[in-house]
Amino acid sequence: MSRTIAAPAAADARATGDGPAIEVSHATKVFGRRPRDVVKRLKAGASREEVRSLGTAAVIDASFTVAPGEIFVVMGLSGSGKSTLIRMLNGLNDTSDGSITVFGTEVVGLGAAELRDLRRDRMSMVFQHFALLPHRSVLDNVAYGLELQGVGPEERRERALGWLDRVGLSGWEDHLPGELSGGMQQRVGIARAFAADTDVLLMDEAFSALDPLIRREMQEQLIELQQELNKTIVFITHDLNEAMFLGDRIAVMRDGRIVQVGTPNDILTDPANDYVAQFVQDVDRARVLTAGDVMEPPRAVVPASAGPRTALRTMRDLQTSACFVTTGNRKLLGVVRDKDVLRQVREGGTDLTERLRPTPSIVQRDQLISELFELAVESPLPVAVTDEQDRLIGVVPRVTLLAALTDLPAATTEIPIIEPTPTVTAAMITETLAAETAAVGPDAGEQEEVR
Ligand SMILES: Nc1ncnc2c1ncn2[C@@H]1O[C@H](COP(=O)(O)OP(=O)(O)OP(=O)(O)O)[C@@H](O)[C@H]1O
Repeated sequence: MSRTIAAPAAADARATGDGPAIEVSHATKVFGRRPRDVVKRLKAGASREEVRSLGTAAVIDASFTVAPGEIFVVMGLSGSGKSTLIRMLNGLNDTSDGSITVFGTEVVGLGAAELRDLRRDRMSMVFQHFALLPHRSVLDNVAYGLELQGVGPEERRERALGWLDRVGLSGWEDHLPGELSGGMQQRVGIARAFAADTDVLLMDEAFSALDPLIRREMQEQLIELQQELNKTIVFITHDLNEAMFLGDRIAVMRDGRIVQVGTPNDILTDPANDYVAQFVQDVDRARVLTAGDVMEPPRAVVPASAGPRTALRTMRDLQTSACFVTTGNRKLLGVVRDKDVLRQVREGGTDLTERLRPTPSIVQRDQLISELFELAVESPLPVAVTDEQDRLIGVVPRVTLLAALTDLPAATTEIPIIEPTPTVTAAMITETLAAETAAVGPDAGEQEEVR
């Protein structure tokens, strides 16, 4: 899944400069009567437990940045401090120590009015239990943020209707939220947040109250919207599969501290400690790893200029029935089959491209491996991975796909690539090459290879 769609002009104009959208630096939040004392004790090395009698250190010394247009996921078990952290970003919780900036503006220490402005104009929030206004229509709920921003009634209505349409709720505008299912209510919440058109969206367990099918649908819809709108999103979840699916990067929290920040692949393949490693054990790897993560160097590949004899030798030596054919600079042209090339050599043909067939399955490096299974099953050759210039950069054999899913320990990951089995025997190829060699004279190295 690629998220490289350009930011729309409006978001571009507001995202100031190249700096981070959000920068959190050594931020700590203590609930209780003596937060300053607790901060001092924590800085001196006290643990969360040791200061418990003075207050609850919900977030301790958190530091990270979120880039404009990024989906940054904060995940951790219940009580690890996720909600507190996200609420510190928009000032719903004050910050006891440290700094938080949003597009360069310091949030810590802002007054109530300034915080209201921040929440209205720069950061919308989507809550787990929807937080819709029960006595207002669906339309008015979606338009609420715009109303606060002073947008006129006509434009409000138009924009809200547009958003309801985007989230599949056209026709529901005059209903009250209570008449909608949970999934539909959360769509209203999302439409409301997007309609407010703020640079940043904060989503606190936004899909956790939904049943699994609807939840999956909403995750996919969020990615779709994000590709188009390029918002900066901070998403809280305790579900690692959700984190892995949505996050460009993930921060893992434990007992108030951030224990690792990394891409889903970093977290999966290089967990910072046993705690993170335990989390990732149950991850649905097919929805996280991409073709680029698991691909292997292509072996059965010849440049077209090498000709049919080399192609035949390659297939014989690798004991495979097909090989990829590329240009000199590795642009993938197609595949050739052993029996076709054998016939071509016997007929004295020299242009390999005459026997080319289309490559059965080609994917890009960022394709999720969950999307490769069908291709791998249908194709006799490993799935080809190409770059933007159509160059062959790797292959994904079926065994590699299976190994990636089961997360075999390092000692057993040395898996032989199983190529499609030959349809003509090695002896037939050797014989053909030898016969042709006798007729046309040996080419370089040929004698050595004919055994
Ligand atoms: N208003 C509050 N007053 C006192 N303690 C609080 C308050 N809000 C949160 N806490 C405490 O702070 C810690 C972190 O809670 P927080 O809700 O941020 O965790 P969480 O990871 O979001 O958990 P969950 O997934 O259950 O919401 C917990 O120990 C919690 O009891």
